[in-house]
Amino acid sequence: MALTTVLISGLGLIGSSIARVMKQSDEAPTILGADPNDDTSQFMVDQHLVDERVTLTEAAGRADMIVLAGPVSIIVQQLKELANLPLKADVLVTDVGSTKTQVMQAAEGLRARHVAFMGGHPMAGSHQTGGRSGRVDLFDGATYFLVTGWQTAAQTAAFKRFLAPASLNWVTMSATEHDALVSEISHVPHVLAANLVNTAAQQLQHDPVGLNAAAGGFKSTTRIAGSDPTMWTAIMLSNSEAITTQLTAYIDALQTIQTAIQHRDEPQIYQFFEHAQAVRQRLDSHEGGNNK
Ligand SMILES: NC(=O)C1=CN([C@@H]2O[C@H](COP(=O)(O)OP(=O)(O)OC[C@H]3O[C@@H](n4cnc5c(N)ncnc54)[C@H](O)[C@@H]3O)[C@@H](O)[C@H]2O)C=CC1
Ligand SMILES: O=C(O)C(=O)Cc1ccc(O)cc1
Repeated sequence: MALTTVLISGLGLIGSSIARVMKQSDEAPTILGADPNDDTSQFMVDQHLVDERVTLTEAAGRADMIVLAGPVSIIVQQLKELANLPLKADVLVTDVGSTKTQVMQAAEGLRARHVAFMGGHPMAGSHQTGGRSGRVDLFDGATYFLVTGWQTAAQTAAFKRFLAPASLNWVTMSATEHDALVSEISHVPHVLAANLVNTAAQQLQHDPVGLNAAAGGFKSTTRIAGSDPTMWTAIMLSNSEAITTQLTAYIDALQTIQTAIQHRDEPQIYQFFEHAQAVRQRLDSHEGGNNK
């Protein structure tokens, strides 16, 4: 049966971009949008990206697909709430949260009711927030992680068709593998970027020139430190174990390079930068997504 009605809860950067892409798809669905933010909601309706503003509680039963796109802590709450709401028998519930173990656990109540759930996470975004910042090309060519739940193959295919205009690279893995991987490539880098800003700001607090003299390197290394603290606090709390383990490895590695610099160990210092340069150059040939 064709899926025609998608409810998106959370119309911020990611939820609004999903709406934009779905509206470009061949089977453009009717989109019901739920978000407590009046400005974002009105903007989405005015732009005809959302057909009707609703609340999740009232409208969940009308949807063929429900995409949860609020902060991870809200997604977890809403999965529990959905398990007690009247829903269509063949609805697919999915999410876009940056962590998956806690989300998959919270979805167990839906499994008990035979309501399909599939975890999801687009690996593209920005430090900006809100529906006005969303873009139709935000995800172009990016990786989109899927964590298989108890959805049917037809439901997965329907979700992929709705997002087809973004030409995504779909990658399926377990929640544990996902959380360990994104901790390494997203969550720990975020902590390091924020720490660079905080440390530099503190050490330069009495310097009249200080941070304002920073060149492009400092700015590009720390761009993500300008992200929303609510979203990142929720991510840290829901992936605390993997992030803690990996931070220990980073602290050890920092101590190793600190010792090499302190002892003026030229070969080791050179090798440190040479290795990073080679890895970083290979990454440039794999660009996907429109992170800005
Ligand atoms: N920002 C990024 O680059 C990426 C974020 N994500 C994940 O996507 C999710 C959304 O992030 P963004 O769109 O960036 O955040 P955002 O801050 O732009 O949007 C979040 C939206 O959720 C709404 N919201 C808050 N409580 C709600 C509730 N009870 N019901 C419905 N909506 C509610 C807010 O009003 C806001 O409009 C998060 O789980 C995040 O971890 C995933 C990939 C990339
Ligand atoms: O802004 C950037 O470059 C990002 O890396 C955005 C981002 C933030 C959170 C995610 O879970 C995935 C991507």
